[in-house]
Amino acid sequence: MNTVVTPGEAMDAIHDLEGTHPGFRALHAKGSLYRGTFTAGPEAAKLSSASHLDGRTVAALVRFSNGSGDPTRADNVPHVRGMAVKFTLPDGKTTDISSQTARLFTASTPEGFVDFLRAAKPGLGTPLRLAKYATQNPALVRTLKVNAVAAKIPASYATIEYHALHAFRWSDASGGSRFVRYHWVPEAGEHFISLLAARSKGHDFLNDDLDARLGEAPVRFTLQVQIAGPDDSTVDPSVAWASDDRVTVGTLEIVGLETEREHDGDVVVFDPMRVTAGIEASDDPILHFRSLAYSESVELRSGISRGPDAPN
Ligand code: HEM
Repeated sequence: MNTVVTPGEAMDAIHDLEGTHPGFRALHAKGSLYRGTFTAGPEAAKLSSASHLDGRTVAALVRFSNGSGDPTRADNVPHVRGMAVKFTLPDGKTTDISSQTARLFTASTPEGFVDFLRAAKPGLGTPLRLAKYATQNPALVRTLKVNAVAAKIPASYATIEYHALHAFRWSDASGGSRFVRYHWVPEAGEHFISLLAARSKGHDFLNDDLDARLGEAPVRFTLQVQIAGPDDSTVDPSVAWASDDRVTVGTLEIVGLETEREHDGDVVVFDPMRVTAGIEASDDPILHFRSLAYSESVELRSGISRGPDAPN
């Protein structure tokens, strides 16, 4: 890949900003795994021949997380939240969708994101560095308004939309193809709480809330794909798409905590580049860079070098 920033430099910038927390993910360090199923609706197979989209119910592993690299970060302060989903395919392999509450990415390139991390490092010079960054990186200013939602505190992990931001090419069995972006839409609707109300909430209230909800009933999200229009960028996750052509392609049903994984050396990695036949990664450089940066993080947190056989 032709890039001037290396995954190692990205990790250094992340550690400089968020601290080093051995054994944890470099970002989205605080999170919990849940189990459930995904069932595609009839529209899915018309758009992609991927085997988890043919209408049968497949197992799903879901991780909700706080975007910070600090595993002790409280839930009741603003931050981006993550929702990563791993689908088990009928042949036993897996494919992933990694999404977050921001509606657009803050940078157009890996270099831009690493520069942003460096500029955001807290200190006396931060406001000046961020102002300089903003003048050189129009993506930050362009995305501020639309991303305001990610700075709000959700009432629950189950009451906010998550967006995968990158474009993927979906190919159907008849040879047709189109680029799509993924959106997870909560069945419960979007609900937020004020900063004042959040103060009286507990440190881990988002996990506590989800566990309480799951004690009562499954939590559901629908998967929507937004189909690219002719002028929509398939390589820049910081640019909104003009297309409002959205199709609901399936339902994720989360039923409870996953207690078996991530013990005794088991390593779970949600990698947006882990696609399957019928789905292809676009040429978005950030999408490709993420896979390399995640491998660095995985090696640091688990000692495992992913190589060609990425852990599931
Ligand atoms: C160049 C840009 C990015 C860099 C350098 C980066 C870096 C990282 C790293 C190092 C991790 C920890 C991985 C692990 O140890 O398994 C992570 C996790 C995560 N990132 Fe990113 N990221 C980037 C862009 C994005 C984007 C665009 C999204 C959303 C669309 C995203 C969503 C997530 C989520 C949801 C997780 C947590 C996954 C889990 O629960 O295991 N990231 N990121």
